[in-house]
Amino acid sequence: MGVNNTDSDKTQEEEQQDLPKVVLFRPPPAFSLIGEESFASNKFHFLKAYDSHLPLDQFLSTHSHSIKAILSSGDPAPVNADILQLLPEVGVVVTTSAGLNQIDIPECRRRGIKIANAGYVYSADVADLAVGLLIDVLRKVSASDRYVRQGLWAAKGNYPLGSKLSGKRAGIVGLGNIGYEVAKRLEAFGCFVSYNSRKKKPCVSYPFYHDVCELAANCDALIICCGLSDETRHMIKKQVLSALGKEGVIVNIGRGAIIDEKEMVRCLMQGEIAGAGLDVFENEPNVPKEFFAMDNVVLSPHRAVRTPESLKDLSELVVGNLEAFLSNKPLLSEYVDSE
Ligand SMILES: O=CC(=O)O
Repeated sequence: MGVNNTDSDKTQEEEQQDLPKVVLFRPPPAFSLIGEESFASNKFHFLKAYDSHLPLDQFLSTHSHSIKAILSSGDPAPVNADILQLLPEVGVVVTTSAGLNQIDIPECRRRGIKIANAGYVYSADVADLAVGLLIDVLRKVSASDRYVRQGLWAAKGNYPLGSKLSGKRAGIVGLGNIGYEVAKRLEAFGCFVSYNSRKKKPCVSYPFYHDVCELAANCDALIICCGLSDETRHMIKKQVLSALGKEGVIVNIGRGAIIDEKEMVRCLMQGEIAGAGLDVFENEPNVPKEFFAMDNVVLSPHRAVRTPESLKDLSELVVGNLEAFLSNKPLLSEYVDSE
């Protein structure tokens, strides 16, 4: 006599197989940092392309009709036209990153695919680190820490003085969520904030510079807070660094390639700018070795967005976005082009 497999007889694994699939091309760093279980849901099932022995295109073709969403976790796994073409049922790309430079946005728009990013969850952490890097560069915190540890205080006397944050002219490049949080913090520290953005923001009274070179010429610290796009790649080039000048410092918590890194190294080596605080680099995790010998440069391994607190908020947002999409509800942090 045959046995009818009713729904209640299904194993948990079989039940999961019936759920809509969300494909992942690489493990999001947040999985190992706060545990994959924080991203679990009974509304969808993660399909991990990186666990398969099949080449990616073959893997995607095999599952193409059950994959409804992509969970992207930034470089180096692009969501491009070739990938999207293999996944006709995908209606949303949810990303664990604040930056969207790994996603072919025009191709998503062309296919009617929605995009949800990390929204505001990282803004405070990134802004805190931007200010931390700036204070460190100006007041030589890391450099004097090294000096004390090496026993040089007792052997050689005092370390050279740093420079005051309050009263500095801070130029924010990119006044989105993160840039705005940086601006608020620096204002509270007594800095004079001005900014450059694609458009002047009606909601703030900070002076606006349409030209980033002009902004650099009128500030002591340039803080790079924008995303990477064709428009912003190497936007901070020789002319901008020269305009920032010998006393100027730069902080980058956006993306490495927004600055022409070779040119920045040259300017730092020749004293054409005074210092840098960098969380992002052009060819991560490789960092130009010239930086290692520079006491006026503070280096951070692309950690600005990551605290356990923000990652917990991220997991709720990611699951919320995917569940909303699968229930035909509005996304919680939909990316809209005019932002
Ligand atoms: O840099 C990190 C991110 O974009 O989330």
